Amino acid sequence: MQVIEGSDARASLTRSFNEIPVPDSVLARIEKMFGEALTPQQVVERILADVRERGDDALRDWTERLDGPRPAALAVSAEEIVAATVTPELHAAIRLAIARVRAFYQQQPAHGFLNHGPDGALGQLVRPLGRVGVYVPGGLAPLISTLIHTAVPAQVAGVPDIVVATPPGKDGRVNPAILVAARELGIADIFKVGGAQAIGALAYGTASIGAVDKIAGPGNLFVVIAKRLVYGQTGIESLPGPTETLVLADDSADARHVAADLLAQAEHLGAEPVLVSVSRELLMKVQAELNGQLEALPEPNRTWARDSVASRMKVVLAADLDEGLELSNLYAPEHLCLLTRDPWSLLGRVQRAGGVFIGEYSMEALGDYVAGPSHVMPTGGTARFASPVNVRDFQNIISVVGVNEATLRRIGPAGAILARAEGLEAHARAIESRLDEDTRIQEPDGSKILREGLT
Ligand SMILES: NC(=O)c1ccc[n+]([C@@H]2O[C@H](COP(=O)([O-])OP(=O)(O)OC[C@H]3O[C@@H](n4cnc5c(N)ncnc54)[C@H](O)[C@@H]3O)[C@@H](O)[C@H]2O)c1
Ligand SMILES: N[C@H](CO)Cc1c[nH]c[nH+]1
Ligand SMILES: [Zn+2]
Repeated sequence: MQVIEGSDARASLTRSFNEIPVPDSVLARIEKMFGEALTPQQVVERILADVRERGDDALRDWTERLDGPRPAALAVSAEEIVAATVTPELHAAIRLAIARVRAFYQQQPAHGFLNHGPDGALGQLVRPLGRVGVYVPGGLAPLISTLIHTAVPAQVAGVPDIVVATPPGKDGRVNPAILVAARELGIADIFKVGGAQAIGALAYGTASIGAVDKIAGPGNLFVVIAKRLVYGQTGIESLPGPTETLVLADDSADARHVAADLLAQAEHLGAEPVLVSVSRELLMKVQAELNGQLEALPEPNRTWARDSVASRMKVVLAADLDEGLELSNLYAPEHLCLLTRDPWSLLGRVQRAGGVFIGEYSMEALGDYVAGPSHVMPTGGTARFASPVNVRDFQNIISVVGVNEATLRRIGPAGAILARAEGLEAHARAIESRLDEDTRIQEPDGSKILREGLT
């Protein structure tokens, strides 16, 4: 384990937005599939262009090439959804997760306002989006929880039409637990298509899958690149990609817990685990724990976690917790886990992160499932400007302007002056067409009007 310190630590945790690391295995697969060394972006561009041009036929071809057998129907049938079953324990866990995520988002203030006052009325209307596409990753693990953590905030926002896209398994089917979760959520439109081809279908629309107003949900680098490329054609909530966790720990932390939390995210292939500690001794203990726990993982999880640890893990020794927090704010992790003696005392200095997990009982894996806030969080440094999935992602705001005549007389002249300063005479005249001559009169330098208008 290479321990980084001082300015090297700053350099190592500084990154450009969404520079998604590309595992070697992914590049090798691309070369094998396409017979040439394309970048993931070039692959995605090809797929999107094909979906746009050939619709469902392209979806079938890419699904056969990348995921499983060629699908006859792209939609999961109503019979399949009704017939899906899971164990009673899993069913109860799905219900608990839905209830807890729903209860959390029902607390999010997401209403508009319309203030009737001396100005007349000014305000914001808040409306749910009409049709939203939820992407549920399913390449390596069928992320049942991601369906819940993306669709529930959309439902709380009031979105009437939610469709789901998720890659089929090798048997050509969608995992039954995803279907049970969808049934519990009352979602009936589920499509067996994943990756960039799913994002293309949701953005452009095909005969089977109507275009949506916004696509939400995380995915691997192909999904993230595709979402970035279709933005504008449709909305996207943000660019949540391969997961990352920064654990900030002091000498009070239990090395077993630190290692467990790092490995929990490392088992998402392509993940970036980061450990920042103020105790060299703890770093050494975590290394031993990490090796032991890694070897004890079953396959294929061990291989995925080993790849993340070997290729992307960063271990940093900070001078003190202030420097640790500074480095964390610089890195802007998706998850920040505080395993220190007094974690609550650090919260006020956390500036950039998707989520903060405080103390030994709030492990990030709990947040992945049943804590309440959505686990769909910004990655790749995008926590500098983006937020976890939430109700606001599924609403739009409409500004309301309803001023009265007295207000127009008071502020209109300043508007006309600004319009003329911009050289936009028709704007000025549109304002003045409702003002009487007296109000329009202004001193040559406009100062009287400005005083009247802006006080
Ligand atoms: N940030 C978050 O909030 C969050 C939440 C959940 C999951 N995730 C991340 O989502 C990701 C899920 O990844 P996944 O791969 O398991 O599932 P995925 O569904 O995102 O991707 C699988 C799809 O990728 C496409 N694909 C795979 N290899 C390809 C290739 N060589 N060329 C073109 N397309 C290819 C295939 O179409 C496949 O359907 C993980 O990285 C995980 O960390 C992030
Ligand atoms: N940790 C992942 C990204 O935040 C989400 C997830 C879903 N299931 C398990 N984990
Ligand atoms: Zn996880």
